[in-house]
Amino acid sequence: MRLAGAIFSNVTKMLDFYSQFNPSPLSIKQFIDFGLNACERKSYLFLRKELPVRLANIMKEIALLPENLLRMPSVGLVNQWYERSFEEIIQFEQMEPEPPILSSFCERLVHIRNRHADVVQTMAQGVLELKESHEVDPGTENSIQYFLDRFYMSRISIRMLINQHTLLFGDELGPRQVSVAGVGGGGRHIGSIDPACDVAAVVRDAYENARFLCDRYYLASPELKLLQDGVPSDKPMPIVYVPSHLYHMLFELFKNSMRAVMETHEDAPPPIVVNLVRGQEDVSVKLSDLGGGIPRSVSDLLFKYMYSTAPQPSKSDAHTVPLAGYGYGLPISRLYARYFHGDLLLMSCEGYGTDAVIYLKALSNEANELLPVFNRTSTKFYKPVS
Ligand SMILES: O=C(O)CCCOc1c(F)cc(-c2c(C(=O)NCc3ccc(C(=O)O)cc3)noc2-c2cc(Cl)c(O)cc2O)cc1F
Repeated sequence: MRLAGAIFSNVTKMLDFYSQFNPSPLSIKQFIDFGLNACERKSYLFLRKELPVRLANIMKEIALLPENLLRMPSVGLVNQWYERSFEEIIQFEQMEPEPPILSSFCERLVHIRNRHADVVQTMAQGVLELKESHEVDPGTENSIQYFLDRFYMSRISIRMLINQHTLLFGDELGPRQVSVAGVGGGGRHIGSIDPACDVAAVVRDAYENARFLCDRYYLASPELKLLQDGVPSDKPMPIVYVPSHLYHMLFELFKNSMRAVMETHEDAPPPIVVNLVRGQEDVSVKLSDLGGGIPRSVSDLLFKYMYSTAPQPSKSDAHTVPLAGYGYGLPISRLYARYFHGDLLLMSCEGYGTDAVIYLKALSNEANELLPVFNRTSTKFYKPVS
């Protein structure tokens, strides 16, 4: 067999091997407990198996995509990135965790993370190529929605594992932290997790950045009213969470609320009210605006990848934010919320305004990763019932 053929068949064999294992979900508590006395050797031994398992599980689903989509150039490119990264990680299967191997593993993870930086927009480009070249029937649209939710959730989880390892053990951030002290933010982070992430502070941060864009485009912006349990409050609300995930969700929701409010109020825009509540199980973050709301038929569409895939506006008029969003901001924000068993819901009253709620798990031992598993059920979803 020619070398290329041999390599191909070997990767296929390895894909079959690793895809038979289910991914192992970790909770935020497990990430924290491991990070408090982090051992690079243990992390290496876990990741050199878990990363190929997670990659193989989603690569098997890519192979099941509707032919039309799979043949799109951009989808082929993403697939190649996954195959390359999978091959690069399984090289470590036989390597003992000696210091030079640990360092090259870390470097390889950084290299892989960079290779996959543009996966979201490249996949969106693939969906666009499909929309522009084929009639997409509802069944195909459902398969694409089902796949992309799982594909992006898988990607969030793989980047979480890579970020934890490279932040805890990589030398990206200057000399390694001898103590447990994390990086930035008062030196207490465990990798990308802040054990005392102040929800109120992240709300303010996301609001100020969205407001900057709003002021630039509308020359005005709604005020923020921040409540806790329904009454104005400046108190912190600490939770154990990944600040960058929470920021991503809030920034997206603030942009949407500001757009709705400014499009429906020439002057004196009403404030956006944010109410934080910590319950026994859930921490709820509700954004309420008086932006006129949307009909239910439209709010469903906002989570559809096919609907929100439109040609990228030219960079010159990048300020024009079309209603038919071209970003995947909302569906991916909902995935970030669901990733640790939370959720993101839209409740709009057409003609009045919109409430958007982010639910987070109040207890870190209940904040488990929600991971897609490749199995007969998922296969059935793709193959039309014969
Ligand atoms: O992905 C992106 O980049 C942005 C993608 C997203 O872009 C949107 C956007 F920011 C804001 C709205 C919008 C409108 C609106 O626009 N109402 C006027 C109209 C009423 C009816 C219809 C209709 O029947 O078609 C259309 C618009 N009203 O409330 C919201 C609204 C939406 C969300 Cl998700 C939110 O968290 C808060 C909100 O206040 C719709 C968007 F779609």
